[in-house]
Amino acid sequence: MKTILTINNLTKKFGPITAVDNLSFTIEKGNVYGILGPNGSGKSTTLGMVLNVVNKTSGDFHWFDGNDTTHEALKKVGAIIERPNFYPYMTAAQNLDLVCKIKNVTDAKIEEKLEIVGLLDRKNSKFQTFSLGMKQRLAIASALLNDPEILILDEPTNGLDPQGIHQIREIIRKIASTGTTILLASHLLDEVEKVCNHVVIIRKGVKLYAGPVDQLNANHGFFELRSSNMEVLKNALTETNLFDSVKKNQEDDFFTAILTKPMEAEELHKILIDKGIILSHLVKKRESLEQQFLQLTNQKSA
Ligand SMILES: Nc1ncnc2c1ncn2[C@@H]1O[C@H](COP(=O)(O)OP(=O)(O)OP(=O)(O)O)[C@@H](O)[C@H]1O
Repeated sequence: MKTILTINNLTKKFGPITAVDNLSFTIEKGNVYGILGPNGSGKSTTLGMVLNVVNKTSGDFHWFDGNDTTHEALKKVGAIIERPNFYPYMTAAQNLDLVCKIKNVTDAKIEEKLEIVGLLDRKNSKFQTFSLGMKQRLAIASALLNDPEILILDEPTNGLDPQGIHQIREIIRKIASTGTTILLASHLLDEVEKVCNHVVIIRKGVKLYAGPVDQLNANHGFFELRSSNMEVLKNALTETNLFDSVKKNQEDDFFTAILTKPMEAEELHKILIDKGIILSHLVKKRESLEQQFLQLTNQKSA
């Protein structure tokens, strides 16, 4: 698989603040990546460094096979990292025409890109008449004019109403389906879950997880169990080798046993009955992706 971007131990300090801390990950062609983290976690700074608008403090990154200078490589990248800014008195098409001249690409692409973002019928409307969602869509069209290998978006749905958010997410999916790699920064788990297939979760500049979105949720759940003899129950559960940990919180009167492989409650119930253990409480639970995300971002304090 072709690698689009490689980041190794990238670090950015602003005085005493370490905005990005030894961050490493790679972006492979054809995937949709989300950089997910709470406000101030270093997402924009990371994008700024790889786009050469923020100077790195240490570490390294390179685009594609690393043979081009970053300046050359960035010609194959489309990015929107600031609020879209076009000339208000010019139409959508005129604004894109100007971008074509600046980027030195043919204006033949203008209508095609306006079509992708659903603005072809508004090509002759002035930018100042556009809603925020339309402005954002025009910015996406503009970033696509040079047929980039990767499209980078920083919080693409910020400030939009639900319909505007839906439109942008649909457009991102459409662009991804044509094989364009996408990297988007978001503080919304829901957005990353809906749009991305890979995620890099960061908090205070530190990577907490990098991998497929579905593997983040690939846990097998856990059981809550209680019996009249908790000691015997604990030993029996441990003997099964089915669990990562069998723990009792101080405030709970039941064990929480985290599964290492799939198992239904009925199956475990039968195993325990065969061992002569009668349960007074047995519930199977599974953490939602949101709970896991919150746990991940809360548990490691810097
Ligand atoms: N130019 C700057 N000077 C000083 N500190 C900065 C600068 N830019 C960012 N920071 C700090 O670096 C940290 C990371 O900020 P960054 O904007 O990268 O986070 P973010 O995850 O993109 O957050 P948000 O979603 O709020 O934009 C924050 O503590 C921020 O205050």
